[in-house]
Amino acid sequence: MEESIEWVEKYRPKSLSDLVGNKKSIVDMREWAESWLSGVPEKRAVILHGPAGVGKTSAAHALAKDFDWETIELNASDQRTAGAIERVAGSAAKMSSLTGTSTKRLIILDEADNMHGNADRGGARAVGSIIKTTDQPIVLIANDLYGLTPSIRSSCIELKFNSVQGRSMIPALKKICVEEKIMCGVGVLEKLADNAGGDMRSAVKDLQAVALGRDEIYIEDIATSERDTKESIFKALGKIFKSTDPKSALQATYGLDETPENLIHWIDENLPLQYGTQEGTEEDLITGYRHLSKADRYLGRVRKRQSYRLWRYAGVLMTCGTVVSKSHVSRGFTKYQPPSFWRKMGQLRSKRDMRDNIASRIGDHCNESMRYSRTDLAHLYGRMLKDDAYAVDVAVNLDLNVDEMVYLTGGKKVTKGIQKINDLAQAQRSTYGNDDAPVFFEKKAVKKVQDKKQMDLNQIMQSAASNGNSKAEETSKTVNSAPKDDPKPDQKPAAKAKPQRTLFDF
Ligand SMILES: Nc1ncnc2c1ncn2[C@@H]1O[C@H](COP(=O)(O)OP(=O)(O)OP(=O)(O)O)[C@@H](O)[C@H]1O
Repeated sequence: MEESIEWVEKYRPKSLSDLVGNKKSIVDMREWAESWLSGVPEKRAVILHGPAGVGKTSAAHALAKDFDWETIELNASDQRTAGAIERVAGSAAKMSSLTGTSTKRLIILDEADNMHGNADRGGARAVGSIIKTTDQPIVLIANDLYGLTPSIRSSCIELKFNSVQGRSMIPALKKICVEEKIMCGVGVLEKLADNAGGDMRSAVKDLQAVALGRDEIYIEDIATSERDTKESIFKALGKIFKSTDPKSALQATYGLDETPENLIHWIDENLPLQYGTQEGTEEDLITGYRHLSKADRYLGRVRKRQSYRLWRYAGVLMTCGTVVSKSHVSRGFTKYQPPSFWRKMGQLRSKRDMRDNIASRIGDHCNESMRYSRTDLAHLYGRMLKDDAYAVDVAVNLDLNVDEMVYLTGGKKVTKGIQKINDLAQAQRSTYGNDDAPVFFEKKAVKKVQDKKQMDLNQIMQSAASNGNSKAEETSKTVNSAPKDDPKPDQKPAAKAKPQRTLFDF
């Protein structure tokens, strides 16, 4: 029974001091946690980011244990819609602890870089606002830091977890062997650490696999179990692009955790890198893509007929076809890239989600359809956002965050101006509260009438009527700039007063 327990769980670090590697990030993380002991720190959340299996999740839980904090974890398998996050993390972030003591509650959000798409719609936004208001510490865990929105990143401390060095893994692996009463031959642990490529989880898993049913392990045992370990996609790509043996390339893909639907994107991305350089010929590239297009046809049939048996033909065409397309073998190192198509799709999807999200809020605000808001109104709001007179009102009424303001104004990154609007909007929200925000333009319109510096629509129309056929727009400007009928002599000269703009100035 004992054998069935996963060693990665059994030997998960219980304290920050049990973690190997990444000393600097662990010290910084502990310092951040200590800053919570004397109140709410400026940065209420940290992002632990880095490759898989290096101890990010373990560090978050170990921190909670070291500080005797409760934990609440939301991982990607949970439905991370805005509502769910606010329900779970939002209330956790505000409530006192379960036990009623003043113990903190550490909110752990795993795979935080994976919050776009339908399931997580609005999730990133909810996380952004919880981070700003929480009075409980939050740890976000991500493989790809750039999968998080700039506004989330700017409100967190970023702590990078690097791959664990082989020599740092060895003492931890040795400790496990002692606990499990396993005798290791010379070089066994070094080889396991080396094979893991910086991934401590893999090292522990490989050790368990090789030690299964034995109490002694030797270097030869690793060579056999190594064959059983999963091929990484990069090793498989190396076999496809650099070997001349179609069978071994095909076998390398069997151990992958990728479907042919994904594998074809990997090959498509890297084919020009390998065959399109000066080492390959144009002919190699053309033949390679010819085989890929045939493979793609089979994938289309799989989708259409839901006949997954056809995957094998697609797999053979894309791997063996690529192998046989090369006219000579390139020996140099090639840095393979993940499919840029996925990144673009992810960016497009999150942009589309943001666009629709904003359009629906504009629609609510104007009582218009989402479609009309998206096509005809969004750009007007964008223009108002660029105007100091309206920017804060727009941001408050549409409840915009900095990323949405960047999108609406057509910018590329968060500028100082947008940051300022955001700060003023935040201040206004905290004054009025979320449900009690001032009605759009109402405050300004009333103020303007009181100041007699601006005419409302009726006045403009009346004035236009009395002046014959002159344009209402011109009238508005004339009246704004020359308050001749101002009766108060002690008032400052009208010329010095900055004329306020109306909607008609656009
Ligand atoms: N730095 C480390 N020190 C000791 N053990 C580690 C370390 N990193 C990983 N492990 C082992 O690997 C297992 C998985 O680690 P963990 O889940 O913390 O990795 P992760 O970085 O969060 O990975 P992922 O990004 O895939 O979630 C742990 O239970 C532990 O057994």
